[in-house]
Amino acid sequence: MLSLSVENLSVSFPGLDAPVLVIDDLKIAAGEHVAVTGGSGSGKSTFINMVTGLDRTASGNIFWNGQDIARLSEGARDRWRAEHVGLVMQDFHLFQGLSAVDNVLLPARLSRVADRAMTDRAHELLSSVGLSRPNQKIDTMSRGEMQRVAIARALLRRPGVVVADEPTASLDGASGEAVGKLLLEMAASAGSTLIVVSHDQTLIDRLDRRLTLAAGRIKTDTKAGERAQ
Ligand SMILES: Nc1ncnc2c1ncn2[C@@H]1O[C@H](COP(=O)(O)OP(=O)(O)OP(=O)(O)O)[C@@H](O)[C@H]1O
Repeated sequence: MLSLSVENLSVSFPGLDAPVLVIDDLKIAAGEHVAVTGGSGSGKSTFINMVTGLDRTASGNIFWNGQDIARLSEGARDRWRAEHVGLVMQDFHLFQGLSAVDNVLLPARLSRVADRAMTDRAHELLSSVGLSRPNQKIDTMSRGEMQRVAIARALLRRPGVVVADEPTASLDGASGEAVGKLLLEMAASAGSTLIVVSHDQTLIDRLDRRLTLAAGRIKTDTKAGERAQ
C-alpha cells in the first residue's frame, strides 16, 4: 500500500503561457480510493503521467511512501512503476495475438520476475475476474472481458497503487458497471491505493473521495457523502 504526497508541482510545456498543472499540496492516504474528474484539457492525463512517473516534472516533488519519484532517472522511474503501479487504460493496451493469461503475465516476464507462483496467481486472478478460459485469445474477447484481463494484469504484482484512466468509458452500461465494481473489489483485496480518472458517476459514487480539476488546479476535493462546494 502506498501513500502519495505531491508538493509544489508545476508542469509546463514549451509555447504555453501558463502551466497546465499546478498542485501545491495534495495527500492521498495509503489504501484510499480516489476519483479524478474534470473537463477536457483540465489536466487529468498530465496528473496521471506525473504521479505514475510516465513523465517527469522539472518543478516539484511526488513522494510515494516518502520516495520522490520526480528525482529518479527515466530508467529508475520505469523500474519503480513496473514494481509499484498497476495501470488500467480505457483502451486496454492488450496484445491481440496472445492469450488472456499470457497478457496478464507479459509485464512480469519483461521485468524477468515471472515465476511459477506468479503464473498460478495469474490463473487465480483471471478466475476472480470471472474469466474461465485463460487460454482464450484476446482478439476473440468482448470489450468487457478485455478490461477484466487488463484488471487482472494490473493486480498481478500486488501493486501499491492501481491507476485507471477512464476504465469504463468504452464499455456499455451493464458491462461498465460490472467492471467498475470489480476494479474496486480487486484493488481492495490487494490492499492497493486506487486512483481512477472517470466521468462515470456510478463508479465515482463508489469511491472514497473525488478530486475535480479545472484549468490545471484542484477545484474541489470532496469525501464520499459530502457535497461539492
Ligand atoms: N506535450 C504537450 N505539449 C503542449 N501542451 C500539452 C502537452 N500535453 C498536454 N498539453 C496541454 O495541457 C493541458 C492539459 O492536458 P491533459 O491531457 O492533461 O488534459 P485532460 O484533462 O486529460 O483532457 P482530456 O479529458 O481531453 O483527455 C491541455 O491544454 C493540453 O493541450
